[in-house]
Amino acid sequence: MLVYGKGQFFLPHQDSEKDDAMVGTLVVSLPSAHTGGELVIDHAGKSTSYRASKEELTFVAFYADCRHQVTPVRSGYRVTLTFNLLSSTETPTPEASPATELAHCLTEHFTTPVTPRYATRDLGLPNRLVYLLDHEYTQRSLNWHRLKGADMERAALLRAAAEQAGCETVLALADVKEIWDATPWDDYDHEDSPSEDPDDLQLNDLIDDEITLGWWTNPDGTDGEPISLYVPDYEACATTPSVPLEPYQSEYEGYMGNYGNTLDRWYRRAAVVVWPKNKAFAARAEAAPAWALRELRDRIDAGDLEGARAAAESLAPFWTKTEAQAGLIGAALDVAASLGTARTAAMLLQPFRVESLTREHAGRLAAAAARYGEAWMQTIIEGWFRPGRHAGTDWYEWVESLPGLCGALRTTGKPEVARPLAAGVWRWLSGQLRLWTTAGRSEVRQPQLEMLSSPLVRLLEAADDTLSDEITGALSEYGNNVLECLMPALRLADTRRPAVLATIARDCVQRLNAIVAEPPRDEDDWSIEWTGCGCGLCDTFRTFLGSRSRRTFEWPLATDGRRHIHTHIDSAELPVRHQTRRQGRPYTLVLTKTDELFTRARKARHKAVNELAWLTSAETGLWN
Ligand SMILES: O=C(O)CCC(=O)C(=O)O
Ligand SMILES: [Fe+2]
Repeated sequence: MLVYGKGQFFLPHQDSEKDDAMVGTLVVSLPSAHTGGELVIDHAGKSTSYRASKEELTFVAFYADCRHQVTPVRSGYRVTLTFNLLSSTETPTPEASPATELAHCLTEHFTTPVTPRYATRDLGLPNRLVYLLDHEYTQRSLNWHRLKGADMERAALLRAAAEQAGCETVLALADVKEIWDATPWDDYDHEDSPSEDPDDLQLNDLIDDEITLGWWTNPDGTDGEPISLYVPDYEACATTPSVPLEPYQSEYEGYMGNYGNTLDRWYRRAAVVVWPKNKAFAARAEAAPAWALRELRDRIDAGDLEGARAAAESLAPFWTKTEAQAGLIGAALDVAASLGTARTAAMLLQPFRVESLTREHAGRLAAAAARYGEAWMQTIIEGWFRPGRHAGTDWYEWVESLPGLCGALRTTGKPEVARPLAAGVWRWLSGQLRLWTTAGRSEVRQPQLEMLSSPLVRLLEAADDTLSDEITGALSEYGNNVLECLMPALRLADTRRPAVLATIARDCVQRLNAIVAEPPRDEDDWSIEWTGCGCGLCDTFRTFLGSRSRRTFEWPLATDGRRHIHTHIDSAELPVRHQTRRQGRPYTLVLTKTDELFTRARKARHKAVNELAWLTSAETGLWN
């Protein structure tokens, strides 16, 4: 290492060749602020000066026959490392074939852990390499022998290299989306009407890109299958970037708030996909889970249980991260039951959802439960009830099918498997009942509770005696609003009628009798029962509501307080009119109890009488 301080220099000289093999010198200047101190190299009557940088390394190499010098440093320090450059004496080997070189690159790719751009943690070794080709192909035209233009030679080379490197290759169809930061070229000329034509845009920076594979051929080059695979950028490469290619779709978003002008572009490109042979199963399985399950089945059937177990185990890193296709649950149950390793079987089944189960799966559920035990099955099924996802028609339709599914499980001799299914539905249903029976506004509450009536009937049809008892017991604990679910449920259950509905009918009769038996409200009784949130305002309000005689209340109250009271009146649907008299400070909230108080009580009573009549007449015919 040489450190040149102020005034120091190196006179012109030629480096002595200390070694026969020495052919030149490499000078590496370390980052250091200085002035002066230029390295001047002469060759063939020409003189070239090199300045070092204060921010980065600088490299200068020259042949041993070049005279060179370092001019005096005027300020700061110049710091260099010098190296002798030796040439190996071996006779140059003929250049390795391009395929061999490429094979080395592939091996390096597959043995170098991935460090993603914005993460500090290694992601392990890459599973594949996706090399994008330049032309577009259809599923039918995608064939090693029919590639177009430069694609043909490149793909053949990569395929040969992959073969040498112990890798498998397939051809795939890729969808590439790029998001560009873009500005109209003619911004200045037409400031009023900037062009929206994607062709007139200047592309500045590539903000993001996304590659997904949607189809690939079989490794033997025949046929192919639809797949779905997201390709991270550390597994993708191309000779030609997408920009000069023709996008099949473009969308320009003009300036929107935080986002600049962005241009989205979509391209269809073919790709060669390469993976090491020893990772072939996982590499294909991630993109094509249906294939993976078929392959596991085949290996098991061929007697290679150990192989199938190892292959299934290799799915673990990604299998549980994605939402599995509903249609695969049967095949997964089937393979899981045959594997014989409880942990791997559980991993295979984890990504599914309970809604994917139909009565056709009863036999396989029973087989899996027989193999690994009920506790194992129960854990699996509970995992299939993903919280927060039970909404929408799919879910309600599935609950409708619950009696069929549970019935089929009983027929297979595994009624225990039906239990966690029905119990899971009850967990959901009881949560819904708790939520909606305490909702104040009837126009929100009533339809919601009515919607739960059919699931309730189905659940009771599906439940065993223990669960039925639990359900009827819990139902009797809810407030009278639960009638809005129970009565429609009883009406639904005219043909298929689990015996337990008789218990529910009796509970309803009791509730309705109590409502009817309540003495009608005295004509001068204006009291309204209500509990607020416990704040001071709510206390004042409750006192007014609870009074038998007070009908109106003039309440000077600032905006926030008025809003608070409004909210309570609306959400509990109180029969109270509220007006704000905009005089003085604060304004006055004028509250008036309305006749609704009486009509509502009459209506509720009337309804109870009718329902009771229906129920008691039905009771003789239907419930006894
Ligand atoms: O410091 C330099 O840039 C050159 C040093 C040099 O010429 C030498 O070490 O022979
Ligand atoms: Fe030198």
